[in-house]
Amino acid sequence: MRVALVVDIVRQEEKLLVKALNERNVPYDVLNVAQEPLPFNRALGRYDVAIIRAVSMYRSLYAAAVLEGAGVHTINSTDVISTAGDKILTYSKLFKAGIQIPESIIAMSPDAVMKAYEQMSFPLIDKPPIGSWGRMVSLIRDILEGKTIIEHREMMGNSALKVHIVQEYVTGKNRDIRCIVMGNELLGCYARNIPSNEWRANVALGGTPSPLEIDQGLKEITLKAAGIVNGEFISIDVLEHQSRGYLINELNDVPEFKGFMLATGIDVPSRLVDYIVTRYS
Ligand SMILES: Nc1ncnc2c1ncn2[C@@H]1O[C@H](COP(=O)(O)OP(=O)(O)OP(=O)(O)O)[C@@H](O)[C@H]1O
Repeated sequence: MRVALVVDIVRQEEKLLVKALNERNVPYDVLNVAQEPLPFNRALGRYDVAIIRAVSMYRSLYAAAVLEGAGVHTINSTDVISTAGDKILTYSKLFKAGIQIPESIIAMSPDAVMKAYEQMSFPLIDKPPIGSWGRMVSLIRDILEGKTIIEHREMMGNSALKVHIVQEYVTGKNRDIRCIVMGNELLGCYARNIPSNEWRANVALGGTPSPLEIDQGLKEITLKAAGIVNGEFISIDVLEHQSRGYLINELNDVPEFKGFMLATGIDVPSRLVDYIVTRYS
């Protein structure tokens, strides 16, 4: 078998994937789409599997599309990336399937956002449908802060960033939970604890990873959420609501796993390469 590892930058995680491929003697090529063009060419069919790891959602999406065109199995697929890469499209599928999400109102103009703020009481969260690492995810305490956010978002060049997900502020245990599902298996979960000078748990913003015991409810909701979008290797961001319990905040189709490995001790790249070899060679 031959594997393509699609990247746009090589982070620690991609280095660990390369190491795991080498250790198992799996032939592979690193395709850096930030440097090399991708032709629609049947020759790409020499790869059995492509692991899609570009940080940019659009690079991941389009690289997967070109490779799928040549008959390559991509992890994840274009379908998964296009859904998980957009929080509104993700919520649509989860909500339809009866999976709990934070209460959310979608608003697509400044007037509509003002109405959405009125309908959702303060403090509330406002975030765009695309983005990562907590960027532009805003905690809004009153209408004045809300007006500032609306103004700033109207200045954005990308139309998707002018769309607002107005959402209930889910507070509970000062943490969020991140889980990884591989195939039909829940690989593990860990907690990301919110630092004292933040309200978000992103590791990039100072959130600290710690181990977490997985109960039946967490296992069920994460496997169900991954199954709904057909995620093959996907990370799931879970919030804990004081009365409603676990809510799915979002799905990530290019899972980061540094913090996960630190907190759980699970060797994600080795498990992924084993999974690919067992399933696709
Ligand atoms: N409705 C909410 N209630 C409480 N906290 C929230 C809510 N939405 C987001 N957060 C906090 O903000 C963080 C970033 O939000 P979110 O995961 O939606 O954005 P992101 O930019 O896609 O982040 P990531 O790169 O971690 O996937 C979450 O991990 C969580 O700690």
